[in-house]
Amino acid sequence: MARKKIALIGAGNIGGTLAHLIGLKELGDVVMFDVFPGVAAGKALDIMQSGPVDGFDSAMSGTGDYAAIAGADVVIVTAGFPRMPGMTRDDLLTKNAGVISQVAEGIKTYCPNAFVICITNPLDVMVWVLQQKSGLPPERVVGMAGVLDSARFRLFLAQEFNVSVEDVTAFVLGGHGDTMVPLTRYSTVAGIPVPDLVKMGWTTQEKIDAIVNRTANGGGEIVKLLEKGSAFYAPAASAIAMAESYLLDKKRVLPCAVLLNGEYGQKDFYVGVPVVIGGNGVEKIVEVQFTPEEKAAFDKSCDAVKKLIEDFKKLGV
Ligand SMILES: NC(=O)c1ccc[n+]([C@@H]2O[C@H](COP(=O)([O-])OP(=O)(O)OC[C@H]3O[C@@H](n4cnc5c(N)ncnc54)[C@H](O)[C@@H]3O)[C@@H](O)[C@H]2O)c1
Ligand SMILES: O=C(O)C[C@H](O)C(=O)O
Repeated sequence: MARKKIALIGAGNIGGTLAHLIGLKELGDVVMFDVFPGVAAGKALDIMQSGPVDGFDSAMSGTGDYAAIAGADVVIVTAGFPRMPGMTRDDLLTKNAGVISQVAEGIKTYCPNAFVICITNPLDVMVWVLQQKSGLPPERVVGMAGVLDSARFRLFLAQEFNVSVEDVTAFVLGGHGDTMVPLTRYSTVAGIPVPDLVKMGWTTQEKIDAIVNRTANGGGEIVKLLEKGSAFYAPAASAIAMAESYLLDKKRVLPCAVLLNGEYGQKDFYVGVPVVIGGNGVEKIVEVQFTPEEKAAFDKSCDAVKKLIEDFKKLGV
């Protein structure tokens, strides 16, 4: 059986890390596309040369020609610009909207049967633009953000409780911006919900509130430290978890940005909710029960995404 073909649109910090992880995990062969084809080709060759050391045979190439992504099984999109200190993700809308429109055209022409994961910010609007302009079915176009935000939440909780990250589950829902919704009630240590752990005296509500706040600002914390660019190791690992669930039909339950069609009382835009990802793409949207406060926070986050879609429409891209 031929190896799977994975196209990476954007060969920057996340693109390069994705290619390396795909090799190490032997998920398939990689084609990297970038407006700087030399960078894409150079990274592809460099990573392929680590294959003999690490024991993987993935073929890797870099290109500036969309025709090279023809027939890809999975496409992961990171093309565009990252934010710099002092910027919000929403400030990237104008520049990245044009980039994503070009990418949508490339995917539509050369690999309309692919499973597509968008990472480019502002995430919820960019993945919506990608789906609308490529015309691919919504169950095969998803946005990566919730897995990353939830991983940050899990890490901070594991550090607070001094337990393994493996025993911490967490969900961050809503849009990937300042209004994201870390759901404490649905976050657990070995199945014990965080509010119960507070009642048991293992931590305090103040400490949990501080963790929730740090999670919601997790991207900005890294942007400030790096000074030029944004996080890339954890974002790449998060997208790989989604790609793996599709390629291996694992049916993992992951928070992803998907097109809502009445679920959660919302429709016609992308936002982060728990979904099952398997060989058919998004196989189920999981509707968790919200308290009135959680519902208000989720709706506020949806309103922020919808407003940015209106801003996008005014651009006329
Ligand atoms: N969704 C998330 O959770 C999340 C997490 C981290 C970063 N991001 C976003 O991902 C994007 C990429 O981040 P990065 O750190 O890899 O940035 P980067 O600058 O390192 O890489 C981006 C790459 O895109 C390329 N590019 C620009 N215009 C292009 C075009 N029209 N066609 C093809 N390639 C093009 C650039 O040449 C560059 O190599 C940013 O928008 C960033 O904000 C999102
Ligand atoms: O913060 C950013 O700009 C990048 C990304 O969205 C993140 O959360 O790390």
